[in-house]
Amino acid sequence: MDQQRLDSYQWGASFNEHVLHKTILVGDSGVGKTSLLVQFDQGKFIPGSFSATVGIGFTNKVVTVDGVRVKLQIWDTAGQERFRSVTHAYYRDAQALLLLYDITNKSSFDNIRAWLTEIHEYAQRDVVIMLLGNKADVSSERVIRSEDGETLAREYGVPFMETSAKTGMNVELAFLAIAKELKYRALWQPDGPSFQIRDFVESQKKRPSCCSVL
Ligand SMILES: Nc1nc2c(ncn2[C@@H]2O[C@H](COP(=O)(O)OP(=O)(O)OP(=O)(O)O)[C@@H](O)[C@H]2O)c(=O)[nH]1
Repeated sequence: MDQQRLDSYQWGASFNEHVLHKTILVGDSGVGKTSLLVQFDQGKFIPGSFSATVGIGFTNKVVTVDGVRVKLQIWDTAGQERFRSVTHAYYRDAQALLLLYDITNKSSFDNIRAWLTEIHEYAQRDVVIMLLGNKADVSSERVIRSEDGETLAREYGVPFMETSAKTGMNVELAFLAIAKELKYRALWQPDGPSFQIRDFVESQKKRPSCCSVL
């Protein structure tokens, strides 16, 4: 790998679109988008009353992938219908989208198809999409089986995992997988090793230490 290209990617000005990867969290209101981002950014979960996101905001985060700094700008959107037209405007520049449902809420899962339709309408054709079934810690209230998430993800050709913003289960893995894919695309070279995000996610999910709920 050309060192100059690597340095510019890692340390280059943040306004350069090739080094700052815009990633957006989407999904119904209450599925846990804000909580997932807080867990990833600050390693904590704030339980208690739910206050819906109004509009949109972002957090910058550097993820180290195989020794290389990958800069993510993660946008947390409001899931409520009334903010939809605002969030659509942000899809266009997104390089990655994390699409969440809540495993204890059937309608949030049923709405995933509508979210994917919107994403295909407003986002770039090659946007990286990952499906996440959140709140995996609440097993007593589960209504969506893990297999149902897998099947839906396979149908759309996107990677899938269950997460818990409460315990932190798979939260880092989700962002790491996205960062790896974006780095791979940004620094792609014809003779370099290939990377498939779905294969990476599947291999990590199979690791015994990967998916235990704490
Ligand atoms: N048990 C559990 N509760 C969660 C989890 N993620 C979020 N919650 C709770 O679910 C509620 C909604 O979480 P938010 O993160 O605000 O949801 P959101 O998707 O950002 O909602 P909007 O901002 O309206 O789009 C809050 O009460 C959270 O504490 C999780 O993984 N496990």
